[in-house]
Amino acid sequence: MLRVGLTGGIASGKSTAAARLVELGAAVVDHDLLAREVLGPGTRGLRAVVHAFGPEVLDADGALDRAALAAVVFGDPAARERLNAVVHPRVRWSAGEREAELLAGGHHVVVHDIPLLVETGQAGHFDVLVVVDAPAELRVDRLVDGRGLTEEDAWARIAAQAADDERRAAADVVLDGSRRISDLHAQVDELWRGWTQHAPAGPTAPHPQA
Ligand SMILES: CC(C)(COP(=O)(O)OP(=O)(O)OC[C@H]1O[C@@H](n2cnc3c(N)ncnc32)[C@H](O)[C@@H]1O)[C@@H](O)C(=O)NCCC(=O)NCCS
Ligand SMILES: Nc1ncnc2c1ncn2[C@@H]1O[C@H](COP(=O)(O)OP(=O)(O)OP(=O)(O)O)[C@@H](O)[C@H]1O
Repeated sequence: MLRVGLTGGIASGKSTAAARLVELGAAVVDHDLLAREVLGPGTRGLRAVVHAFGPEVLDADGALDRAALAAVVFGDPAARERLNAVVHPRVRWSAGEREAELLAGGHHVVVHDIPLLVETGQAGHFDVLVVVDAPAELRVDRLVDGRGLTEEDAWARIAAQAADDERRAAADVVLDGSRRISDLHAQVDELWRGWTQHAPAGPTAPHPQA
């Protein structure tokens, strides 16, 4: 069994690397997705967020208005701490459950895709820590062009995360997310070969694609 932590600053290419790992046969636990689930309609997490931030962070259907909450928390470290205190323990619990299911299902390589892995003190929790790295200016361009954030909002999210050298210092492996996607795929493929050369990856692992 190999437990891998995968992280990187926003828009570094972390989810792109995770998607490639899935193609190769890894089981991936996506902590961004779990964070959405624990704030889903009718959850205790969502009730706790409304208690902390007021009904202004709900949309007309009573679901979380993500843009409204983002506008509050990325401009205010104390507010962000309050949100993190609601979301992070719930995500950690869900991730533990999900990992147990995957291991029981016969997966040998479980990758946790965690945006705030270093920030939340989880760097020592994995057998291997992989960091996807790309310059902040390039990541801002991706956020503005690809996700419609303003430049100011993009920099605010970057400022809410660990510095790039802090993440690199914690890494066992650094992948370069600043070149072409095919190049990032090639780096992931090589990593995967190293992990699975002598051991099976999981019950349904397909053959790596050329
Ligand atoms: C504030 C929210 C509602 C904004 O939602 P939105 O759809 O705009 O963004 P999304 O969830 O897709 O996150 C995109 C990226 O923003 C960054 N980000 C998200 N939350 C945080 C945070 N608390 N601190 C720093 N960066 C963050 C991450 O790089 C993440 O990959 C949402 O991000 C949220 O609930 N955040 C708190 C949970 C969290 O910390 N998630 C990330 C790790 S589990
Ligand atoms: N090597 C690359 N070259 C060009 N574009 C890339 C590369 N890697 C990722 N991208 C693009 O950059 C954007 C962000 O990539 P991705 O979603 O993988 O980042 P992320 O680190 O998971 O971001 P987040 O922290 O928001 O989850 C996407 O639109 C993706 O297609």
